[in-house]
Amino acid sequence: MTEALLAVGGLSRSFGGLKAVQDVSLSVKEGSLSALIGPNGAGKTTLFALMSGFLKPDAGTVRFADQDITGREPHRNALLGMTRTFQIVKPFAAQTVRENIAVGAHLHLRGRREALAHAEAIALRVGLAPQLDKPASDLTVAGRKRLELARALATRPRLLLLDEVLAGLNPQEIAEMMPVVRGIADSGVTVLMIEHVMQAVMHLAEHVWVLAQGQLIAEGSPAQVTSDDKVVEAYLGHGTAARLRKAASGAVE
Ligand SMILES: Nc1ncnc2c1ncn2[C@@H]1O[C@H](COP(=O)(O)OP(=O)(O)OP(=O)(O)O)[C@@H](O)[C@H]1O
Repeated sequence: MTEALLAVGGLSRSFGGLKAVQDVSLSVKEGSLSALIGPNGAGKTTLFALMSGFLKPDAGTVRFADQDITGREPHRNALLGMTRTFQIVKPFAAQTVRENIAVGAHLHLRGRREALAHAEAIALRVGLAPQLDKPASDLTVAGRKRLELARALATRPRLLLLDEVLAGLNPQEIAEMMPVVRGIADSGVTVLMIEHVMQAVMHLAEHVWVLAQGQLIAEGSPAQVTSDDKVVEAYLGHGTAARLRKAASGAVE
């Protein structure tokens, strides 16, 4: 059986009276590509922040790569191999794409030349090679999303937490980005993605967790969770759920 690379147990966090994450337990298998879905405000980003050390939990534990990392700072977790991306992408606008990616590479590489060379290799993986020497401010939204992915990849993660890398992209850009995410997972990086684009969840994820009002309400394969009544009520709605099931079964409308 494949070992869990990340395991959280009984994780909770409140903001004042708001229970943003309540008693969440889940484990992410090494080598898997899985998804965390749920309505706006469900607690998904808060859960990522608790996993990666950007927030401290009120209760519960986080284990990563066989170590208890509960409450440990993000940069120490990154050194251990856990890196997250952010929903709002903020590159260093005046610097080139290459220099931006090298920022991530500096986690493990001291030398500037080495980091810049590593940046070039990463750019190839995410389709940014033609833009390497352009300022990051020249990138489109889709390009910035790729850059965010590249900066995270440059830290050489074992686990990549992707926070809505497809948000704000048009259907064609989504279709172009999906193989990039798949390619990252195929290269051996474990991926957990927060995603609202259900088409991507259905095509990419082997396992899905569903969060609503801070609590896990379902988990399973994409087909299982999209036919779960609780998920349909809390998140998808009947129309979307029916369309997803139809698409998954290959039926022609
Ligand atoms: N730093 C904070 N201080 C106070 N409340 C917060 C803070 N961060 C998140 N919240 C609240 O916690 C709840 C969960 O927010 P979170 O961003 O984790 O949800 P989400 O599932 O990621 O939503 P979305 O899909 O819209 O990104 C929301 O009600 C949010 O307003």
